[in-house]
Amino acid sequence: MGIIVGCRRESAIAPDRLKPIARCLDQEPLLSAKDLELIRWAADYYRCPPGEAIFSALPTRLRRPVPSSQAQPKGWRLTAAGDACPLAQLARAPRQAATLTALKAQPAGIDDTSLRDQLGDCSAALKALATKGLIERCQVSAPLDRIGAQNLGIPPIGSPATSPKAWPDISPEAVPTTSPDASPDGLATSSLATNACAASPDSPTAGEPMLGPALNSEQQVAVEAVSEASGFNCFLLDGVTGSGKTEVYIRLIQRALERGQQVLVLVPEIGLTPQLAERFAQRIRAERVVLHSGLGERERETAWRRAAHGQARLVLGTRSAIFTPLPDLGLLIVDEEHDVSLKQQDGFRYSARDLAVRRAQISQCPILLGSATPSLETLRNAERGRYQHLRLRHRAGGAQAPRFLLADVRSQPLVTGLSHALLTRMTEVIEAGNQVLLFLNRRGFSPVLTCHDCGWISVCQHCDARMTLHRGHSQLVCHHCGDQRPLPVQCPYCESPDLRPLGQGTERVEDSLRQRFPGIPLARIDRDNTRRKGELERLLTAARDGAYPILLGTQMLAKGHHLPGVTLVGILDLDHGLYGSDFRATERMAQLLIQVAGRAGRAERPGTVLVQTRHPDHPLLIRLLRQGYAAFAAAALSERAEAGLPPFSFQALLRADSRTEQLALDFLRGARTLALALEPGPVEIWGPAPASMERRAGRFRAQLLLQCSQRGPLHALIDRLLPALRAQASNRKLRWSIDIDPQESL
Ligand SMILES: Nc1ncnc2c1ncn2[C@@H]1O[C@H](COP(=O)(O)OP(=O)(O)OP(=O)(O)O)[C@@H](O)[C@H]1O
Ligand SMILES: [Zn+2]
Repeated sequence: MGIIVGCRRESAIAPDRLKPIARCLDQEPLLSAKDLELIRWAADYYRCPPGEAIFSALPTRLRRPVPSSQAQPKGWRLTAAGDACPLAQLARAPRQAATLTALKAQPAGIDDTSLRDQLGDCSAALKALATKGLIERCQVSAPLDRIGAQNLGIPPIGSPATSPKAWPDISPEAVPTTSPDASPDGLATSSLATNACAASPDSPTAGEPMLGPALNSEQQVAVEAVSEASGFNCFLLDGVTGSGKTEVYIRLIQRALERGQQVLVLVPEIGLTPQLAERFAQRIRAERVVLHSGLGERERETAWRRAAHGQARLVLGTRSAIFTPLPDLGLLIVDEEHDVSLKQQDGFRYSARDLAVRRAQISQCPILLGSATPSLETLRNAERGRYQHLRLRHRAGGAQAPRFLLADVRSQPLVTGLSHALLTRMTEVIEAGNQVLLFLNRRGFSPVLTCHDCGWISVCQHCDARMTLHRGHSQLVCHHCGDQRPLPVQCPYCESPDLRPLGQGTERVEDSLRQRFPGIPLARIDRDNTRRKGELERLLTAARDGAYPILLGTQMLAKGHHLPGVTLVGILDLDHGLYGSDFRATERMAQLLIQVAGRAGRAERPGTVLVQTRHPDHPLLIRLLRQGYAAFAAAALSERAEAGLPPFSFQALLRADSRTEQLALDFLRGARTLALALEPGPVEIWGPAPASMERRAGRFRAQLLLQCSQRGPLHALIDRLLPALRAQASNRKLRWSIDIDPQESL
């Protein structure tokens, strides 16, 4: 299967190497010219082959030829190819006929899902067809007339209520509202919607405002600033945890929808979608869809198509939703914009946040990046005046900022990692009927198993890492390569039966808490026990309703959740973040700490955050806790400026891995030599050096860092370097890739 992106009458490629187009799979282009522009830009910027980039922008089902009976082995998908494209015209000509025939035929018998969807929601379908210039008035009204209103659930176009507007500027308002399925704003709440987030049939009528809490003045300023923006404008919504950023999003979404625009909201993790989707559902009536990897393939395709056809007006999704075609896109929102999960870490290594900014530019619409802990990149952009900095300095609704306590745990007795100070406070909070949230970013029972007699430790055979003991499954698991081994009954080295877990993960802390607080309901929330579909949602809802006095979890529990009953947050261990090898380690640590802490005291009861540490005098920690994230970030930025690190420079990381250390290093040494020969100018070349985890899944990993204070020379060098490397790296035992604007160097 291939993708048609353009046409030429002549080609430099030998005719026998050119493949004929056997069949065109799509009746209309899947992507608009703007969608294609974004994907091609991304492919170009992140150095991903354009074909791979386009495929990864499509739902999985559309990446395959249609598996129906009439499917032929080969076919082509059509993307926007521009009007000048003769192929597109060819493809369109039969399409018009096909569509019209289909419209004349019985809707249920149509095999094409998109068309069926369109028929289910004719107002949007007609609009979509008309805006694409694929149909004219006379051509459509006739067959529609003949099908009759009843069959399609909408009145015929020619009925008296229809304004006699000429195609193609038929707007949804032109469709009469007598139909049970069409709402006054023309955004049909189609019964065909399969996505969990489709507007419920009993939603109140669209158009009238729904009541929320009145906005406070800071929120008001933010809402006004963004809604007054015309054309492309980037805003940073820098609001402390619980300051009501979500409320600002909702108001802006409502306004955009009222203007007839579509809105795209990106969040870093699936776990954040249910809560946000629910808040949107309570306040926003237009059809909404959710797009994330947890959906079934068919569900995903349906949601994607509804967005692409303009039926879904609000799309909430994770990273890859950035590529969803949205013909009427008028606003983009990226929540938790600092989150590293917005960057794809393999294959097509794009940053969904950065692409969102680019997309807003292409669509000439505003974009809002929201966070309580903005990334240093974004803060720098705000500092330079490229982004408008909007601040929410106070918690909304009279909630107070949480109070921080540092617990020095050096030489203190710890009960499975919990200090006496923490346990005492927990008891008080639970007795007062409030909730405690304990944060430990390590799942499993213990991070390592050791032999008490000979000192053997459970290392992974394939990685430079230890295997984590998972008691639930009686296994040792490597969190890096996924290797699993049954729990040994004796030491594999000296055969001693005295094997002991060392350190604690969430399973072990859970055990200990159940003993310490018998009969008190406790929810552990981490990746291991939320694998079942819907489980995370269930736990979070129950947690929010106060069902569990004790909540224990990893970062899944840390971000974005509104848990009004939590008055104490205990942070068990974040010390490694103070001394991580990546230059972003402290930034990540600070963000995580502030986000977790932000779960405390979000309602009327004030919150306390107790941070256990072995480094109570660490200046970063002190600044962060005493002066807050903004002060921390300002200091971190000036350190970065001094060291010439991002955001004061731009980086690209050339990674290589192979079965032997030599091969990867040799390749990168060669790359370095090549780069130097290409006159890198101001671009600095660092390495090659082994990755900080040198061996992973049996492969040796090394990297070469390219860095420059300006983007231009860096990218110019990469442009010259990559073709040379491709020509050279014919060795199939070696894998290599380039990561533009890398976020992690592990
Ligand atoms: N103007 C307001 N007046 C009263 N309550 C408000 C107002 N705005 C928001 N709230 C409430 O404050 C609480 C916190 O708001 P919200 O969850 O939107 O904060 P947030 O900034 O998105 O938080 P976080 O970054 O921690 O996820 C919610 O219960 C919300 O309904
Ligand atoms: Zn491993």
